[in-house]
Amino acid sequence: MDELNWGIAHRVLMPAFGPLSIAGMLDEMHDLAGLLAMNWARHGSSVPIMVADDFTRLTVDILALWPWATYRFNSFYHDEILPFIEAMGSFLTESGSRFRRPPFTSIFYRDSTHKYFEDIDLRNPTDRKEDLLTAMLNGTDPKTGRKMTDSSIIDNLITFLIAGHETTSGLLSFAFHQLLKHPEAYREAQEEIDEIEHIGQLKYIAAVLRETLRHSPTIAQFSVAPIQDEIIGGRYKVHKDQPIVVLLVKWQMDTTVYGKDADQFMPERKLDVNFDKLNKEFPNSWKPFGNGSRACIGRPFAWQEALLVTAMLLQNFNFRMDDPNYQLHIKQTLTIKPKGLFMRCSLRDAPLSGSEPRKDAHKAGAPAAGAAKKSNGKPFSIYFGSNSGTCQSLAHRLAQDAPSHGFEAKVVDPLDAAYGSVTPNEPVAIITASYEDQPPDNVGLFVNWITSLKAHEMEKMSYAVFGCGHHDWSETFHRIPKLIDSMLDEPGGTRIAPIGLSDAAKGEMFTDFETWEDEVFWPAMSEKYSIKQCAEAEVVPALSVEFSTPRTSSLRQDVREACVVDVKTPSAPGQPLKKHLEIRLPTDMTYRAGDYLVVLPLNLKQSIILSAPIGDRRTNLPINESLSMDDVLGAYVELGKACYEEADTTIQSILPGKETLQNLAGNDYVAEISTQRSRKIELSFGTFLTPISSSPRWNPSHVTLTFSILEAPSLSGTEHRYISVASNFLANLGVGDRLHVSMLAVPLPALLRLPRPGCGRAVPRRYGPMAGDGRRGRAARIQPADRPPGRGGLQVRSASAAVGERRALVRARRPILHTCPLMYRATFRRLI
Ligand code: HEM
Ligand SMILES: Cc1cc2nc3c(=O)[nH]c(=O)nc-3n(C[C@H](O)[C@H](O)[C@H](O)COP(=O)(O)O)c2cc1C
Repeated sequence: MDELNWGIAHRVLMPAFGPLSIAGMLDEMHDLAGLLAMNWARHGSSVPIMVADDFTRLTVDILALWPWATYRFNSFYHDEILPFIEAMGSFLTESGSRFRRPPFTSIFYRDSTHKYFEDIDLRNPTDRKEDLLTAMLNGTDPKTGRKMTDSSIIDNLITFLIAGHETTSGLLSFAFHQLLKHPEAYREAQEEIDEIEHIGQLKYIAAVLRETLRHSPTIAQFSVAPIQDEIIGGRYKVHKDQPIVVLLVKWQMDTTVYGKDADQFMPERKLDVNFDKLNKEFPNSWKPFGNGSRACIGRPFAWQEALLVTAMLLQNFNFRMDDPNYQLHIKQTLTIKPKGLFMRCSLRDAPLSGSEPRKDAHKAGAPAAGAAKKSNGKPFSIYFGSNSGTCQSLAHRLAQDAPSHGFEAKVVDPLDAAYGSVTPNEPVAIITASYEDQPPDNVGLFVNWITSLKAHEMEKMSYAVFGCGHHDWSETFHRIPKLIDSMLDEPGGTRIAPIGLSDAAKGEMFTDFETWEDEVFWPAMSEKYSIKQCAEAEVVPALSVEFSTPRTSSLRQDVREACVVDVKTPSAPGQPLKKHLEIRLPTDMTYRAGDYLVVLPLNLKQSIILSAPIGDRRTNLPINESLSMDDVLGAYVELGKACYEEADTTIQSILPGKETLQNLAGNDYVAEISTQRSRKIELSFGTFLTPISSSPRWNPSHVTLTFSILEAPSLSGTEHRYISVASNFLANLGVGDRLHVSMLAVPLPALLRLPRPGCGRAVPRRYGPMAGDGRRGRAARIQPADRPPGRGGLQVRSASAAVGERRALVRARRPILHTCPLMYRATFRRLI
């Protein structure tokens, strides 16, 4: 933009960026930030937040609320980023590329050029009546008395929209990344919000934002030009008007200004006094908003917005990194943003600011969406600290075992989710590792918090700790679990049970954990809370199933199920076919002469909604969604096996006994137990849906399956019909038929735990009556299909032979992963 037009535009726009105008926008900014907070609160801690995307939605919405504008983007009412914003994103990238391309090469970039102009066309989204554009059209420059030209208006509008949202959303995204990586700074920032009353008092958060902009200036470079020939620093000659690019990322990391630790994130150096001092000593050392008269006109707007949003979010939520191992990657358009950064949030105690206190307000670490709805046991919380997954998996194991001890895990969350508040009077189990003397990545905040607690502050907390470590780190062996165990004791916490510890070097972590669970933790919990442990036979269903009738609820017609009780064919042979049906109506439906009976031609498929106890990983079926029964049984559930761990108990009760089972386990690791045709097994539909699978390894590329068709008298007609459909599918397979199968790698040693002499338990309860050779095994999952199996698929041999045999397969409860963390991790990821 030339100097004259820039000057006119600058002066026309200036009043809108004055302090009064910006302050007047505080309420609207607050409302919109409230929408974002509501949105995050609604999704809860189970849904990862796409940090940069959500902040972009917010900053776009805020920008569009400029006092002159009447248009609301309402980005949070759309799942996808709005086309306008997407267009702006690709426009930005293309602008950057066009700038870098050599002149006269646009012919080679026709597609990009076409898209570039299409994106520009999208810039003015709807029928605004009075907005920023109108103001630019009518505004007059007080100095020259001139109006802005059309091309200047277009340039400014685009600059304004781009400069006004990308930058601030980038700043917010980087700031949250820094806070999550620096627990002390996070705590300090959150404490400040809890203490102050007005946004102007947010000194520390302001320092966080300044230091963020030093590390990650969202406009990473700008250019300046000398107004006369110059020699810079006594060494570099530059001519008048020669553009010089200021690379802010380097510029702001100058060690002469910031010292040897210039690359460290230290908000303290940007606290008001230090910041002023720095600006006096090195006036150009911090330039994220540009330079001179061309510097950012929107700085006060951005500053108010960023302060407000950061404060509101930290006030209402606890945050943690979705992937504690996330390494910062940059996405660059004209601005920079963190790429692939996800975080999770849970509401803090306080009601959402700007909203009424909610009756169902979650506490920190409240149950994730998808958690089991029913609560039968005494609630308790499980937190883990884990970088490579072992402690996380132990935490889920504990949750899974809880119901059979009369407890129910409300949450299974990283320990940082408990930062700042632990639900009083409810037991807490903590399972954590140590890394180089430090807490795992998702524990830093918590440890930092408890170090600051004073006497009696934890009086209402009861806890137990289990620690994983490795004796190679001899100096710091189990340091973090031990530290947490003793530190919670100091401010008055009650230790429910002595700490349990395991050494990864010995490779017995799951066994150590189970021993601690069975012999220390659960007995102590039962005693403290006077809760009786469930009898052996009382098993917890893997899934509960609710049958739903979507058509009844979605049609405004009372659709019910009637039954055909008689069919007659009154037509004589050779005449057109006639049918006479007698239909029995549902009991509370009556028919009078003249009534009109609506018959819907197709029976809609039965639907079900599955829910699972929290932390229970025995199923990978979609939870808490209405699913068509056909989809579930035809496309999601493995066929061939209808019983799993809960059914083990039932099967064992009708079989000769453990000893025989172990004998049967014999040389192969799959125990096949013949049941008689007449045996009936009580089996819930939820149990049926929990998959098992098995594959004797007689040949690496083939597998034989022996399966049973279980008769389950406890099931309703519909359930039974579906089970039969599922089972019969496999039963009716013939040579040449095709199946959908997939492979799940399971670490075999995990499956094959046999009772070891002198281990204290006759049969380790997890591993069931299996035998094996300790090599790696695979489990096949089989689903109906009309396509040939892909590479690595399984071939089913002589399945029909199995029909008459009616056998049940009994396998280990589920893959137990007690091998090295790395192997575990690879496997675990594939299993869930
Ligand atoms: C953290 C947030 C922001 C940062 C880091 C930032 C940074 C910058 C920088 C470095 C420039 C100068 C570019 C150059 O010299 O080439 C600039 C210019 C500009 N910014 Fe910002 N900006 C931010 C937020 C905003 C906001 C919220 C608005 C509008 C509401 C805005 C509107 C503008 C405009 C219109 C210009 C051009 C100014 C002119 O040429 O007179 N910026 N910004
Ligand atoms: C880089 C590294 C550092 C470790 N530092 C320690 C340590 O200081 N003290 C300790 O007891 N164990 C240490 N360990 C062992 C881990 O704590 C142990 O493997 C633990 O089971 C990991 O749990 P996780 O899989 O839940 O993260 C370290 C392991 C690694 C890979």
